[in-house]
Amino acid sequence: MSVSLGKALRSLPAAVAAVFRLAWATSPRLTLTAAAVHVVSGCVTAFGLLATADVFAALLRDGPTPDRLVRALPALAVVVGSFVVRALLDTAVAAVESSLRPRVTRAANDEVTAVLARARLLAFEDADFRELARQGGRRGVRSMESSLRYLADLLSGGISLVASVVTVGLLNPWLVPALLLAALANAWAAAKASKLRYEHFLDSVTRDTRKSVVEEVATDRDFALERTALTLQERLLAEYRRIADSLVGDEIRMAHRTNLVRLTGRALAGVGTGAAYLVLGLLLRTGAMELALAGTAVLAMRTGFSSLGNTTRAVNALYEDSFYIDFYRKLLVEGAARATRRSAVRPPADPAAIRLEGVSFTYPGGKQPALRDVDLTVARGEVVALVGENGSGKTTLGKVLTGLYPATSGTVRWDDVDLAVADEHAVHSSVAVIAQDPAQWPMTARHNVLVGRLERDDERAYLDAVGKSGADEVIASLPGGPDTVLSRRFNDGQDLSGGQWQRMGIARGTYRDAAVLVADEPTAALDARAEARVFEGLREATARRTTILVTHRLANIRNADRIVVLDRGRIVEQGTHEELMALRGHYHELFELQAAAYRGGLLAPSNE
Ligand SMILES: Nc1ncnc2c1ncn2[C@@H]1O[C@H](COP(=O)(O)OP(=O)(O)OP(=O)(O)O)[C@@H](O)[C@H]1O
Repeated sequence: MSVSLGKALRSLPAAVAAVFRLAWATSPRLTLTAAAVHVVSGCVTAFGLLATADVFAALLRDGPTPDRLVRALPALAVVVGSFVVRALLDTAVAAVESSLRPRVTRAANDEVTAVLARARLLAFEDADFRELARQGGRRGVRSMESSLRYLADLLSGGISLVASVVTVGLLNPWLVPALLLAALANAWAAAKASKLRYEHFLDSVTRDTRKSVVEEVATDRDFALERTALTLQERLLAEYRRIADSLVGDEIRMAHRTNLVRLTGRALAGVGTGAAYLVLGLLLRTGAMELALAGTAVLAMRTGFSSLGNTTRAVNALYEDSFYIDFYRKLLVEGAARATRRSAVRPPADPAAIRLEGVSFTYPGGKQPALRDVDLTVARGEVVALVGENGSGKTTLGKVLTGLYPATSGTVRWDDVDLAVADEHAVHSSVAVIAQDPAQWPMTARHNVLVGRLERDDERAYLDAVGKSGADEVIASLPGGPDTVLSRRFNDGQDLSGGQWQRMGIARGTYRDAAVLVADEPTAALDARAEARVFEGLREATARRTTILVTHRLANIRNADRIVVLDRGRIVEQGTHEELMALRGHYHELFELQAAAYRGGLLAPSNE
């Protein structure tokens, strides 16, 4: 992949600005102090260099040695003084930076965490956003931290370089062009190396993602069972190594090319250095410059070259960081655009009707809409069951109805409030979701239920929720009862089975006691006895709530007020069980298939 030098270099100033902005926001005082100390330190270097010229001049003048030494003493004192001041300033720089850097890192981490914590649910369905969060999050923050150090190096190196050039220029202007030639050669090499690195970065970023995905699949606990049972370990390892090898190969090639560029740069810089010494020789020979001043010029040029090296190194390192800082900046912008909406438009806490008109929904990056032109009204207290084949859009519809996903087109209204402009926090406060695969909160069993509504502190409601969901049996079986931590990441933590987690999820959803309840396959992992108990509990709870029930077990929804049948994102039938059976359509077919399976057994020999 080839990019222009301009494009390759453009990310640097923006990254520097981002680091500076954050440092400034964190502590203007420390940022100013750091910058000031660096500037003063550079000036002291220049001052020291000029004083050195005076020392040489005094020492090389005619007269007895003791006299010359005495005459050189004041200038010598200035040189020594400048060293002392420089050492003190270096200590001050270290002190200021060690206070500033952790603060900047914390602020950068805070920004990323806040943006991700506040992002809408749909943002996490977007692969691009997730990748941005991966690259711009942890790595971005790390780059912000390290670039602060490189920025300081760049500042002090740059000032010291300018100081040397100015000193040399003051001694004799003819030396400056030669010094600038060396500087330009170095700058060219740095820019060219940056371009190569940028191209390598663009070229490897997708493979890098693939490598981390394969690494996750090859090492993560979630895949451990199938990885072992499917004997995929060696295959995954081989794939991981294949991608890693190709990345390493590219990296080595890039490093060789960069080294070649650097060598060219150094050769050119060497020409500049040689030219500087040649000019110096000529100046001495023609008597245009005194020996004393030539000594200082050599010192200044050496300081200049070493500052040049430091500055180039800092620019290169900063440049590398700037890729991830760029992701970090984009993550903040994208994250802010996807933040959960706060608005003055308050939805009703318990809507009399939820009305969908011409609603379509397409997932980010999706080619086909998951919902197409859906019209549906759900009245307060109604129990609506969503049925249909896998992928027909049931889960998606549940999320759109409750404002968890925004409709791509069409409107969703709670009474007369359009959810597209309503305060999303307020909408979600009126919703309880019992997910098929509930979150496994890494907290105590009791808190896994109470987190359903933290502001509620109601022991009777807690006991009611764990009782209706069967979570009471789970909790009773735990070694520490309700105080057992449900996470293997803690020493005394405990994991649960799929069905046990599901019971905890149902208890949490019940405890939330929201006006609108979405239960998405709430009992898929439950044993028959637990399922019967949950439906008994749900029947009681749903008497007061608007309920959307997604399920494949059609026997459980015979009593639903309404059954809505979805097929490829469209509503194809709706009515009561009896109405839909009489229709002998889609629902009838699905119901009969299940009934037949129960009657004859799915594995019964076919009559055909
Ligand atoms: N996160 C996602 N990103 C992209 N497409 C998705 C995502 N989730 C679901 N889909 C697609 O949207 C469509 C509807 O999915 P949905 O989960 O709503 O179906 P469902 O009826 O609940 O299925 P199931 O019975 O299997 O749970 C499917 O075609 C699916 O592939």
